[in-house]
Amino acid sequence: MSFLHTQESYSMNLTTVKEATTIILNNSVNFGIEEVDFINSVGRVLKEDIVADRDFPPFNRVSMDGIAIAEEAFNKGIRSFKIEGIQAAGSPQLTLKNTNNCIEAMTGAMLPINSDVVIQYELLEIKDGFATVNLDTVKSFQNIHKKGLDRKQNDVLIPKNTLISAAEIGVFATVGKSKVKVAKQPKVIIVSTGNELVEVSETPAEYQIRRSNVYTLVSLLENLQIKADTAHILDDKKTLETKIASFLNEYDVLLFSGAVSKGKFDFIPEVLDNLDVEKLFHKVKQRPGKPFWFGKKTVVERSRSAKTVFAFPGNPVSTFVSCLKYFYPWYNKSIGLNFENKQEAVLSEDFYFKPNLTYFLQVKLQQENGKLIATPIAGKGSGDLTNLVDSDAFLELPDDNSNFTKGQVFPLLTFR
Ligand SMILES: Nc1nc2c(c(=O)[nH]1)N[C@H]1C(S)=C(S)[C@@H](COP(=O)(O)OP(=O)(O)OC[C@H]3O[C@@H](n4cnc5c(N)ncnc54)[C@H](O)[C@@H]3O)O[C@H]1N2
Ligand code: MOO
Ligand SMILES: [Mg+2]
Repeated sequence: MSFLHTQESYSMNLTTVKEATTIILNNSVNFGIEEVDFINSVGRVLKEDIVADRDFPPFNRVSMDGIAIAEEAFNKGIRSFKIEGIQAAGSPQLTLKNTNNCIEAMTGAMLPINSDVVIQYELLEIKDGFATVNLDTVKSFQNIHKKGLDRKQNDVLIPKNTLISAAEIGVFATVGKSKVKVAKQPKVIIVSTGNELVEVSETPAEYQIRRSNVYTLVSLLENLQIKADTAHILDDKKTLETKIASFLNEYDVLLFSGAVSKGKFDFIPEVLDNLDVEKLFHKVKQRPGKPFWFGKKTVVERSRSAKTVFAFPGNPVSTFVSCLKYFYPWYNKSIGLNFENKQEAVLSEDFYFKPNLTYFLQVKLQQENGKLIATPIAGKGSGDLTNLVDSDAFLELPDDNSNFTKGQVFPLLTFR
């Protein structure tokens, strides 16, 4: 019997990208809710409905500087109105005592009682205490933003599970929400492994390189407002076991980079198994990132939920794309954001990729006639991290085809 596997039979054992995604999304974790100052909530997910504390606008609001009159007086033929007073923004509401007269009224002010039309200064002549207009008609409530026109008191202005942007901050402020409930962030640690890795500030020996993946991951998580801790562990099984055991106690999520493939020092799957972390899959039908390992440890004690482990392959592009493809949606689902990546782009040239794997093709993006065009960026494989600098995104080419043609549209994972 031959022990050589063909490409076909080998890729049969792999979890497909679709299956991997489903498993990951089915294992999202609720991290609970916390309250933060509204001004620090951009990028977080809202966990309460924000309701209108009053009507919007809260009163009939003048929207042009001018005079407030009674429409009835105008319709009677009056064109010259005696000025009774001035209604400023920020002052209590005045009353038009004689409805044949007018009150000067400023933008943002309450509309005076007994008036229902505002005529702007540009259409008036003011002389000797009278405002004179030369108009044939006026419309009821012209230049008045009516009370409750935008929203009514107790209307839901922002539903829960909304991703907070500057637009929401203005609404929190206007309804007086100085604190808001948001999805709590998981405690995350990003761990690199490998004897070949040295710190950024160090000068590597000939056989070493600097530790870069951890910092890429830190930045990718900062995009999600997650502040992750980091650690490095040498390729020693005992040390790995001790340290990872303590990380499993302390953190909700562990992200690894490296040591998940077939090497003599790729200890991560074995160590995780020894620590009772359940493997949900290992090896995905994709390139880069094939040796990706994903699992969880269910915690029974108290109210604590499962610990989730993403062990990304060590090659820098593998780690990068796997974080975008798997960690991002898992996290969005966990915090209750119903976010589906619907971004797509058009392939700018024919592309050939033989293996039976989903291929995450590095591309440069460009807008053309309202369409996003993706041009392949040739690289030297998943170890070539310098190449990412020339790219904007990955185009996801499905595993059931090898010939991809110019003009075809594919899903996109952007990072800029
Ligand atoms: N016999 C086989 N060998 C390999 C296979 C395979 O299927 N059979 N798969 C290859 C693929 S694909 C990948 S991807 C890598 C994955 O390797 P590991 O996850 O085991 O990662 P390491 O062996 O630790 O390192 C791989 C590579 O990446 C560099 N690395 C690791 N961590 C970092 C970091 N934090 N910053 C920068 N660079 C890092 C490391 O130095 C290695 O060069 O396995 C293939 N082999
Ligand atoms: O999956 Mo590996 O990432 O091809 O190099
Ligand atoms: Mg390895």
